[in-house]
Amino acid sequence: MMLKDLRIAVLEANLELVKRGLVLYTFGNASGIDRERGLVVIKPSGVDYDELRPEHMVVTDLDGKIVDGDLRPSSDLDTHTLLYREFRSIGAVVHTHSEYATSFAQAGMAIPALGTTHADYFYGAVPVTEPLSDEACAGQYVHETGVAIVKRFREQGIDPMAVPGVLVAGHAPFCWGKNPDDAAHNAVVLEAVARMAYRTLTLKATSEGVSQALLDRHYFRKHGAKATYGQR
Ligand SMILES: O=C(CO)[C@@H](O)[C@H](O)COP(=O)(O)O
Repeated sequence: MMLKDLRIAVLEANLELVKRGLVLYTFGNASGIDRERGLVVIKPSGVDYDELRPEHMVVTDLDGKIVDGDLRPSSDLDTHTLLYREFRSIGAVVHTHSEYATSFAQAGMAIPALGTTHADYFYGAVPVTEPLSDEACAGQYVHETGVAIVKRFREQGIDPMAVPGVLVAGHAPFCWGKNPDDAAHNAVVLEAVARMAYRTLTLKATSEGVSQALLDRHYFRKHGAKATYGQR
């Protein structure tokens, strides 16, 4: 079985989504990439998580062509492969329909950085894409989802490794990381900070963020590297 270790890591990331209550039934998906071989391992489409095994994972190239696997790859494959092509530093992608992050996505609202918990993981607001056009919705929706994500990060000058997640307007969140475990971890934290932001906004009815100094302190204390947000 090719890429056995990556298959197991992707399976474990998928199962973490279930364990943390981020997905129901067959919702959501996780993938990982072997950058040296240019191969992606992704969850098969529509398979119950309870039945998922490493041998069920589908291996594709970066254009989504199936290299190994008998099952259909996740219906979100084209979003995952586009993010791997455009965000060269990421090693895994996770998509969920987690409740609070999906609520922000459906409202077309970014998740503002309202506290240190957020700042520990996301260097600024978690952005939301533009709503996808009627043409995109009727056509290559999954590919256009990836296009909308990359467009948002490029136009706002956001480092994807400094903000490892996004809300797709009208849909739900995508997260990423250096490996499948990291991407799943970011998806769990994204849902937690979305829930806290929702409750904070309900209490305070304001979306002013933390000070830049607090954002810098907490983010750089954990991640060290200089990140960018909104800087050309
Ligand atoms: O976003 C969606 C559907 O809206 C998908 O992510 C499904 O939730 C999971 O599809 P498969 O990965 O099983 O094809």
